[in-house]
Amino acid sequence: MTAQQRTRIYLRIHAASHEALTAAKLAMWNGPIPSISDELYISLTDWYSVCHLVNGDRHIDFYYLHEKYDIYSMNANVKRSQVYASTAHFFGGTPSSNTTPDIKEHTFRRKVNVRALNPVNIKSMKEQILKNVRYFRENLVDGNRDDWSPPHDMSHQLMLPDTRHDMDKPVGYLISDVMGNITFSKSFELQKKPDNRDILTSLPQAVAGIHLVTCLRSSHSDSIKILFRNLIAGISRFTGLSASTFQWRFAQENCNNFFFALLQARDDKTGQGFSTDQLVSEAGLLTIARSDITVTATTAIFFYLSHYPSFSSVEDIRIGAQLASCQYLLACIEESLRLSPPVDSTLMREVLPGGLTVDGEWYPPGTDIAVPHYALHHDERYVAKPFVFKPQRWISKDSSVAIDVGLSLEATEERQNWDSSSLESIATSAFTAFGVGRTSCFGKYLAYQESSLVVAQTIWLFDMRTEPESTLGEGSEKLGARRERPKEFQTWDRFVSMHDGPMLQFKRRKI
Ligand code: HEM
Repeated sequence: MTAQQRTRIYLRIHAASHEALTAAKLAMWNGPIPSISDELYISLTDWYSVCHLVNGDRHIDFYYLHEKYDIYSMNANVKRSQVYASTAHFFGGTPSSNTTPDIKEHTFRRKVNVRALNPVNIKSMKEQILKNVRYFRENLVDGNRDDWSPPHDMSHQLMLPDTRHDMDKPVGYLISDVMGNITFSKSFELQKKPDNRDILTSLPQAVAGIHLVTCLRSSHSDSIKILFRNLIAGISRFTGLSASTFQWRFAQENCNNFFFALLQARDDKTGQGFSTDQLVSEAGLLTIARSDITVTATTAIFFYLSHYPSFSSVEDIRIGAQLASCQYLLACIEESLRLSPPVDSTLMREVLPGGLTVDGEWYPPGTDIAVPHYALHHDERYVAKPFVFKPQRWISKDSSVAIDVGLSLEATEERQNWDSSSLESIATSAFTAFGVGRTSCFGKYLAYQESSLVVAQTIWLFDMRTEPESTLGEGSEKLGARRERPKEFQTWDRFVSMHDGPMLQFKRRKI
């Protein structure tokens, strides 16, 4: 049975009356919840989730729970949970396509967005992307020196206490600058100047804070805002930076960027376009707020390529029949996204009127359910040796199982419905890094272009290795239970994944 034949659901019953009791227990006790089984806690209270969110290991917990339970099926009677609406509240109230739970509103926004982000538009922006990638690669090494560069901490989000505060984070700077350029024709210039670099740490921390407090939906968001004001401080930095960029952009002539494309795009059927508020919320979503996901994806590829040395030789990666169509590079991206999905735990969905039956159990309307991506991606029933980086698993002799890089959104949605019993197709059926169905990612094509350009150009020009003394980014027993695998890029579930490292050195190749 493939994953498509099962609803990808993790059940979570919201029982507010039990929260106070559990909260009191947690306040008195500082560790894994004792005596009562995990199952009972999960079914009774939000605090089980909150506890794991604080630890950032909810994705790993889902993985272990899924070893016990088997509760999947497909095309469920659900819509986005109200958790999404609470997120919009923190960003000034206007929802974006990614935060509205309203199906009609979402359908309209998605249609307009998809028109703006189509592959033809993205291809026309390739020079703007390339100029940032060139700057990135030229600054990885010091001039034409032949020896190894100083180490670069590729992502650096200060998840680990011993992480150095003064390291650069080149992938984060690059992706944010690319998104600024192609959205507004204005780079945030993080690669060149330190001024706005703090946003790369403060915004994900704020999103993590929101994610945590929105799990406690019985609490009123305004009181939560006061209680957690430090946690969500990064949002004012983000909204401030966005506001000044919008002011700048509104004062410019129209030019080739997403903002202009969004301004022009119309719903095919109704001819309706975005209002100014909608435009601002969508463009904001596309820039810094979406950059962190692509940063995780790109950093994870660097991690896996540098930790599986047989793939770190440039010759291996570039030359040979497999690479003639760059299938191997795409397979590396796919495999990194599988192992370390940038959205690693759950995207909550609410059961619609009529209820939903899962594995013989009926769940009433209003119940929140979700798919835990990390758990699904590591489930041995769909992926053999799930913790091993093995890009070849995505290269199939069967051409109908080619890697989907988001060229056509319709094709992506269709693909969710095919069925096959080949190993690759079973793994593909369980691949949910970009979500599935009507709210799946429509930035997928752009994400593939960005990540493959950065990685391909870097490994073409440089040899790369992990700094011999560094283990940053790796699993180890010191990080706690279930984080012991050295060859697994460690992520912390903060709605989007957060991470540190890897610490890489580069040396110019003699081409
Ligand atoms: C490897 C990189 C990326 C990954 C893994 C990823 C993953 C996802 C996932 C899992 C969702 C579903 C969210 C949900 O159902 O609530 C999503 C939605 C979305 N993504 Fe991405 N994303 C990536 C890059 C991007 C980029 C570069 C952009 C924009 C330029 C983007 C724009 C969006 C938007 C606007 C949505 C909302 C779609 C909708 O509501 O219809 N993503 N993404």
